[in-house]
Amino acid sequence: MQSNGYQSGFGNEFASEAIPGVLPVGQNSPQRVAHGLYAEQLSGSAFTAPRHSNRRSWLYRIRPAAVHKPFEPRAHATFHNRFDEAPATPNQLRWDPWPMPSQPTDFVDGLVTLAGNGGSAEQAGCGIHIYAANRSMQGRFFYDADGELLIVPQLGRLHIATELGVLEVKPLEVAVIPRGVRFRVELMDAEARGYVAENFGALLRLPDLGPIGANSMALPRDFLAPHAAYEDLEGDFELIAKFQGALWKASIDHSPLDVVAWHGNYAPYKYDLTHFNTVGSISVDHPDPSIFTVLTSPSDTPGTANVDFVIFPPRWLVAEHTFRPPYFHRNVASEFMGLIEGAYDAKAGGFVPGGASLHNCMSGHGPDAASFEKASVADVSKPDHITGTMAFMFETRKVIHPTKQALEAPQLQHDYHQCWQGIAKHFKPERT
Ligand SMILES: O=C(O)Cc1cc(O)ccc1O
Ligand SMILES: [Fe+2]
Repeated sequence: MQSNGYQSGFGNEFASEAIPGVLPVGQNSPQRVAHGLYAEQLSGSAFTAPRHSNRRSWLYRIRPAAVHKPFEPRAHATFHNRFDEAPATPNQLRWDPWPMPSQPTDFVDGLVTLAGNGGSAEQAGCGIHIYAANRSMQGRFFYDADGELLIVPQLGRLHIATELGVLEVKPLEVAVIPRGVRFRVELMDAEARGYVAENFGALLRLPDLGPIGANSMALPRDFLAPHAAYEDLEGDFELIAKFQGALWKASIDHSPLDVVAWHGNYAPYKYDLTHFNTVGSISVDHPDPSIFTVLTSPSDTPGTANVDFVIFPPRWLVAEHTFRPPYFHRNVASEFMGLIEGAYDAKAGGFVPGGASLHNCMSGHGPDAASFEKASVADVSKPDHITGTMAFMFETRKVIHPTKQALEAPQLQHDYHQCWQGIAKHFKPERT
């Protein structure tokens, strides 16, 4: 399936036809759809959700999604939502990059759950996963009924063929696959690795801008949805579903990526993180990282996100007589971080691309000793240009539980706490 460009705008009412004239006019479900297609609605919000948050699309397809054999459980050794296998820890945690697979492994098989909270049954929280793959999904399609998937590539480009068309993403871009949308991930390079947030809660949306005004941060028009693209394929295929924390499989005798035209506002999308318009302090002090929120899944408590996706892109630091890197802090929210490229300004070493860190509710963290010493004597009469870097954070209101496999993995850095042990006592009561 070829990518044929994109439609722009966050959550827009899109309309796209791979064959002109398929979309019905003035109605959604005509008695007979053009070319013998079937009409099918895909609802991503309650039928009665308020209009501003109501998300659904109408798909015009070769066969309805109902046509497949029964599902049966399918094992997956590393991808799940069991967040209660190990006690949640207040320790600061950090991992080396996940290794690339030695056996042929596709996107679904290459998923490893590192952490998470909540679950699909409670419709809140998120799963946090890594994928590491070295081959395309072949004869196999996947959908996640538990949540939408925010895919953050760190290595290698992905060609994501979905029911609604193709998204191609590379590191420094992200893709969101809505809950329920069937897709196949093809690798465009020999290997691919990245992070996935599986959002069980309210759909990701753009944060409010408040006093910032009508612009800045992530601009709605930079979010791109695919055009309709379909394949008319028959064969012996497998449909894998993630449902209530576990995988299921069904045989299907055709490609489910058979949507010839669609319209609506429930669609996959991608976003280029380098388009993010950073806003920061032009006087003093280091602002809270909420100014770097790309997407947020709100909870029922105003201003308290189920999960925020926050990035730390290249930018200028100009704050005067200020400690410029991230401050020391403790947070009621829990912070999982990853690094796409470069170095992070709070860590002189040890946090590397493809790696991860977790600082849970009220666990003290901040710059390591080396970063503190450097920044506390740096010349802050001149701007600093932070370049060639892209870190990100999945920040959640609920404690993030690392999985057993993440705690037992050789990638876990047992000496992570050492990065703060060299923090010197500088206190001298007689000094001003
Ligand atoms: O812990 C971190 O590195 C993330 C972070 C960055 C920042 O600029 C301010 C607060 C914060 O939690
Ligand atoms: Fe933090």
